[in-house]
Amino acid sequence: MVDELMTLIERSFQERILLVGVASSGRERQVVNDQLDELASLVDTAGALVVHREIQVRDRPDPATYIGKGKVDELAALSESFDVDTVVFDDELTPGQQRNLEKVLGRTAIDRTAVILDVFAQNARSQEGKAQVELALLRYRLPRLVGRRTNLSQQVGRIGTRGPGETKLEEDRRRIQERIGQLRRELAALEQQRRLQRKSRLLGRNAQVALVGYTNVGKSSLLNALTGAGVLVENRLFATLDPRTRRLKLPGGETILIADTVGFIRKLPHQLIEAFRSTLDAVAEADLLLHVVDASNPHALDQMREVRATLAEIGAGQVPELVVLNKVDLGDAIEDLPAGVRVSGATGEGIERLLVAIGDRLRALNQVEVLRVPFDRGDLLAEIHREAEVLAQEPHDGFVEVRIRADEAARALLRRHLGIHEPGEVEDA
Ligand SMILES: Nc1nc2c(ncn2[C@@H]2O[C@H](COP(=O)(O)OP(=O)(O)OP(=O)(O)O)[C@@H](O)[C@H]2O)c(=O)[nH]1
Ligand SMILES: [Mg+2]
Repeated sequence: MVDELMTLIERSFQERILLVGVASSGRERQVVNDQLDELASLVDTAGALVVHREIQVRDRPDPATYIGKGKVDELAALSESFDVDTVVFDDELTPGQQRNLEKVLGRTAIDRTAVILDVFAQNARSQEGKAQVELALLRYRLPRLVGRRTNLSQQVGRIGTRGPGETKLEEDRRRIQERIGQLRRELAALEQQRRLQRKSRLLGRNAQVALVGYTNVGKSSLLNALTGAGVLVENRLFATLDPRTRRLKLPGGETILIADTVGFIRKLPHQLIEAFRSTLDAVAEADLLLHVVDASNPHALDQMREVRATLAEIGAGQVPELVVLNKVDLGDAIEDLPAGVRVSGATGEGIERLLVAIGDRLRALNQVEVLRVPFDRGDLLAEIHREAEVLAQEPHDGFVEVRIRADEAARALLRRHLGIHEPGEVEDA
């Protein structure tokens, strides 16, 4: 696709950036200031330079300009004196707010979503990662096409393909919509492939474990420490956009599949969540999540909350979770960290313990149990086949003995339906 559409922050020179946040009360100012720190690191990752930041205290956003009219004028003056190229707002701007702001400010106004999309666009490497990011970007672009100063068809270099009676804007919209359709088809085909691969893995019955967590907490480092995978580790946000899955042998002898994932962040743009759906589905289908937390980060608890909110949004809220407190070599930043396995991906401390803990959790999740189903309960037998993996089935006098493997929730459900109150004969999977 056209570079101009894939880039929201200029790379040909270092853009000078003014950050703007809104606090709903004076008390909230510090929280917003911390959020601007994170926005600043996103802008830095995008290669631009933050020259100033402003926080307005205001109980609700102005529908026309997001911040108050007087404040916009003030920002325009500040932008002049700091020689600012782009003003970045910490919250999502509507297309209308963005246009109004740009008019008064006389320069580009973008939001946090745009910066995240931009960073993703720069980091995507694989075919699927690139297609996902492009789709997210175009969806963000489409409602904001009006009033763009640049001429898309000149960029594309295909002037003259405009349909009869079609305006410039209509033509741009049509092209983007066509491209969106094409990308969706491409991604659907890739997803189909992925699903087949996943199915064959499931048939192999290796447990699936996914590393999840806030961006930059050390997920990829842990994948390396656990498996010696040698995947990309960088002290930057969203280093991983093309997650890898590795095979790993646990101390108990069982083999599992462990997957790295894209890092989460506060206000992860919904366009990205949609576009990365197929990648994130693997998280929702995992048997166990390793929720990696940067124990040295003073905002670790907020980050955990954001991660859990995003997990719920992608349908992974119910997947069992093992908390992994990483970067313990740097010391704990706060006292009230939750319980978890303490490790360091950097020094290797605690990695053996983590391997043991993963095995323990998986065994607790997936146990083999023997159930006795009366002959006249064919409905229950069918349910057992739906809910659990049936290892063996043997008819006896008046009942069928079924050996199943399932997680605790499924086994409890089946016991309830069978009118059994105590777990039957249970053994490790
Ligand atoms: N001191 C210390 N640094 C670590 C540890 N684990 C990771 N890091 C550093 O933290 C930074 C981020 O590590 P990554 O493994 O890339 O983090 P990630 O969670 O995969 O990040 P994204 O893919 O960008 O979301 C790198 O600079 C790592 O070297 C650790 O245990 N201790
Ligand atoms: Mg990573």
